[in-house]
Amino acid sequence: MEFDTIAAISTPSGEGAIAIVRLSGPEAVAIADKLFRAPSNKALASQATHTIHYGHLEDPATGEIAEEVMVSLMKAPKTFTREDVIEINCHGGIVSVNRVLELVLRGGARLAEPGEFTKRAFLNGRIDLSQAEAVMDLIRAKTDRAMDVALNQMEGKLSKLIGTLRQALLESIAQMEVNIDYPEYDDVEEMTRPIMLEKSKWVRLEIEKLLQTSSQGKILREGLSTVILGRPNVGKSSLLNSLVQENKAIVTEIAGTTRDIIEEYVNVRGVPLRLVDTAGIRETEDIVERIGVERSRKVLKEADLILYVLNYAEALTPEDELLFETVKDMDYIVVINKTDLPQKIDLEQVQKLAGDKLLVTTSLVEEEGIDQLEEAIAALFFKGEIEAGDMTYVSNVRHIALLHQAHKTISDAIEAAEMEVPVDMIQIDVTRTWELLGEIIGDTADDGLLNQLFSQFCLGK
Ligand SMILES: Nc1nc2c(c(=O)[nH]1)N(C=O)[C@@H](CNc1ccc(C(=O)N[C@@H](CCC(=O)O)C(=O)O)cc1)CN2
Ligand SMILES: Nc1nc2c(ncn2[C@@H]2O[C@H](COP(=O)(O)OP(=O)(O)OP(=O)(O)O)[C@@H](O)[C@H]2O)c(=O)[nH]1
Ligand SMILES: [K+]
Repeated sequence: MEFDTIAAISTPSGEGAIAIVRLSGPEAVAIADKLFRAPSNKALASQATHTIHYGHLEDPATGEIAEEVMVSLMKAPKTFTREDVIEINCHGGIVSVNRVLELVLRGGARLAEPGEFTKRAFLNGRIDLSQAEAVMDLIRAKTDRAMDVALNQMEGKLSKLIGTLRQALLESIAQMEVNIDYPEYDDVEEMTRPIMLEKSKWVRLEIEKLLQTSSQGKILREGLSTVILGRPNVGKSSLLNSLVQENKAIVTEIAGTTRDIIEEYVNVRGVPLRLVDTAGIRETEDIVERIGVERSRKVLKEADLILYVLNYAEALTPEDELLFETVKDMDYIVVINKTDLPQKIDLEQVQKLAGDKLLVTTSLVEEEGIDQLEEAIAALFFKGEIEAGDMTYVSNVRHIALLHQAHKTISDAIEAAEMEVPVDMIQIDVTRTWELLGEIIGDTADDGLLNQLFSQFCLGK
């Protein structure tokens, strides 16, 4: 495929030591040569691929030196996009990097859309869609483990597995094809069903295994949305502060949503906790009123984890009991705080209300119990399995939705085969499964989907 030449700033906006303007496309080298002067006066076009060159950029309009740069020259096809790629390494000031971008745009490049470099890597066949999506996940990863999951997917582990499953389905489709073409041979039909059933059941099992990793994968990718709940003065803010102090917090701003959300992540033993709107919930003093507020209730309902804080030095109140009622169907851990003070709480009563949920006691002023709490959080969601660094996790909601659909269609096919439904009917479901799995890797994806996916990328990626 032949495209125009795109350019963008590929480093974060703001001041840095160095910034990179990247170009990709058939004119990338020619555009760079219009601007670039090396001490040797040699044109980049005459240089070997994958070399870097010191020199200056000159503004062709004025002939004046605009920047001191290092230019990386990477000629197609062994590049990130499989096209000619030029990277101009300039001084990291805002004015400097924008001046370089302006020069290359005046030189004939077009400003890239978000994700367009990665999109080209996809369209030019270097990576498939799930690998491209992993590139984005990599940027957004909040913990080492989330990063490993994304890297693993970017290297193509998921793609390879999906490819194997589709191959099995294809073989089964081919066998059914023979059957449909030669309906007069009963022995073909006798062979077809067992082959189809065996392969389909194996595919279904593999889909199930993948789906089993999805809740963990999703947590790694998106963080565990966590709400700290409890009556006034029990120590919610103190708990939040302890978690943030012990684990470096990452604050991200998600632009482009209806309102810009600020999220705070803390990395608890590899589990990214996304502390959701806790400020909002902490704002109102009257707890009953607080739960009554529609928004707070929604935040609560959408939480993956509730840290429910009680005061060790006070007897349970009706409010506390009401809160137990509110969270009863959710994943929560009871944090009984202020154990440095004399006990007034009835622990047996608490355990009765909490059922099989875990109780952890803390004294946040004395910094006690936080370790146990963190262990409880990690155990609750990962049950020790998360160490497996090279496991293939499905973490992307789009992939999960497609796997659920594929599970349904392959189950329909299996059921139909067992009920001796005519083969051409079964083939429709098997083929649909093959298509659905293909959408994960972008084999059967339409333009609208592609545009939507890549538009979520960062500029310059
Ligand atoms: N300066 C710079 N650093 C960067 C990137 C970049 O684009 N520029 N990357 C951007 O994300 C990442 C590196 N990712 C890359 C992935 C593939 C290829 C690439 O050229 N692949 C070719 C050739 C591989 C080979 O030489 O064997 C290929 O797969 O065909 C380059 C970078 C991180 N660091
Ligand atoms: N003795 C003792 N005091 C604590 C402990 N944890 C928190 N406190 C104190 O309890 C008070 C309330 O703590 P916060 O963390 O503000 O409680 P909160 O639940 O956020 O309070 P609201 O914002 O009013 O809902 C503060 O004076 C804390 O210093 C503890 O483990 N032991
Ligand atoms: K407070």
